[in-house]
Amino acid sequence: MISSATMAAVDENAAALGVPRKQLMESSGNAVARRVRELVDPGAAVAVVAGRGNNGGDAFVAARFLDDYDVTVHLLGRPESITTDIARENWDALVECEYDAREVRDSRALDLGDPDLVVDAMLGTGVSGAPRDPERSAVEAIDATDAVVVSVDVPSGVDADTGEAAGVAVEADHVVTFHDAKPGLDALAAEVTVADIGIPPAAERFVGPGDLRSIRRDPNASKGDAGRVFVVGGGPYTGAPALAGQAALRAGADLSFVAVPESVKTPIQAYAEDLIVQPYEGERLTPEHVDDLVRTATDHDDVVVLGPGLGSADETLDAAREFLASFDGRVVVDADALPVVPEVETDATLVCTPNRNELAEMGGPEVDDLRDHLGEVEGFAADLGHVVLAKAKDDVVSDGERTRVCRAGTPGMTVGGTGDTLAGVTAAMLATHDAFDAACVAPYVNGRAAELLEADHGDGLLASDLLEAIPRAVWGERDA
Ligand SMILES: NC(=O)C1=CN([C@@H]2O[C@H](COP(=O)(O)OP(=O)(O)OC[C@H]3O[C@@H](n4cnc5c(N)ncnc54)[C@H](O)[C@@H]3O)[C@@H](O)[C@H]2O)[C@@H](O)CC1
Ligand SMILES: [K+]
Repeated sequence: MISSATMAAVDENAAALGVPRKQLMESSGNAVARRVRELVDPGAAVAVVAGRGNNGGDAFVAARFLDDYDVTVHLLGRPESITTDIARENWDALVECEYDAREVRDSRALDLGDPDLVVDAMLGTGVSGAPRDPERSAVEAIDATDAVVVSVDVPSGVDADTGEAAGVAVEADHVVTFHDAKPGLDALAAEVTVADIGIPPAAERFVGPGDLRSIRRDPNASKGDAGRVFVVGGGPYTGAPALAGQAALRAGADLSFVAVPESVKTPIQAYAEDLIVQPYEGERLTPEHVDDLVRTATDHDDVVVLGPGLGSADETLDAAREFLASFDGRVVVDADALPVVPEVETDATLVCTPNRNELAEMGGPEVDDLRDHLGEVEGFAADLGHVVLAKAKDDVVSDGERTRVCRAGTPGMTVGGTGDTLAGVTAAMLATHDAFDAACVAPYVNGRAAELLEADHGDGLLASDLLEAIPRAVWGERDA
């Protein structure tokens, strides 16, 4: 099963891997034509009713694979109003090659004749709301025929994610959907075929640019909606919590609080005026601070980053244990706090971000190349009961059931502090994504930021350089 949003991400990832959308459209159209052949004999009258998006584009391709049928293509609207280049190119090809391709300027002018089969390619996953004219009238016209109806991807008017129709919808006999089953097709009376359109498994396995689609700002959001991040770190080290807090802001969090020992408050505040420093007494985190920290994080529904720069004094690790045992919100656990995770029962949602050594210390696989041991990382995440983002040249992310790989990054990232920026980005993502998706997209953002800087910085990259590039990695120019 795949949602429309994931499908769109996978499709963009496939293009980035060298399998462009137009190629997928060719396979989709071919698959629709194959289904038509199975259902009616050569010579049969086939009416293709196409909308102006890629759903229609799939059907323009199908028409080219049905030369031994009596095919008429009806485009609902003017060719200039076709919304994508690839659909328009396929329409233009029909016209140039003198297929029977007609423009329907007025929905009342749609004349389907008496076809044996109708290909419904008006609205696919790009539908929003109830079908409007000319699609609305065309739905009624299709439902009024006695023809066999084959819908492309999803019956027009039906939401592929929910199966619900906001208004009229095509009553399909058959649906040819692509790549994977869609949740909304399950309950329909139609017979559903899933066509393999050549999307490589790598487009799903490797985190790619399509995954950035999940990061959106709600234009009506108010301060705090994009997340408050609360870094619990610092003491022996000061740079780590400051990097994590700033990276969270750069990746879209609205506010970044950093809870640190009084003794290091001044240097940490001096790093960045954007951080809100909340000091607690002493020189390091100890169990007596935990109640206050849990209360603050709980009251504000903060995403916590626990670990950066905390050090590994016994009483600090006791405090980390107690924090996790009594907090039930979302936490990115990094660095010094990682070894306590296997020892605690917690109701919190954790994303653990170990490097290879920390992974081994937690009881995970001790291997050189995590990519060769995906099953072991998955098994470890399953035993741990938390999402694991195992950092290496190629990061491996698993929730115990799903496992993905992130290949973004540069050799320069071995410099200290890039794990701290990753922890901060992960927290920002955890504010707006579920734990697994946050853990997948965050290393892609962090790694892509380094890639954007590679030409200028090479192996002289600093973690603090990443801060400036993170927004570009998230919101910079991308393919449509
Ligand atoms: N995403 C993918 O990975 C793939 C998508 N493919 C095809 O692309 C389709 C999605 O294409 P698009 O995103 O271009 O969208 P659609 O072709 O589903 O619909 C978009 C068009 O419909 C119009 N529209 C939206 N809501 C409407 C409404 N309520 N009433 C009337 N018109 C409305 C839009 O203005 C736009 O012109 C899929 O359903 C599938 O058929 C395939 O080619 C294979 C791969
Ligand atoms: K359709």
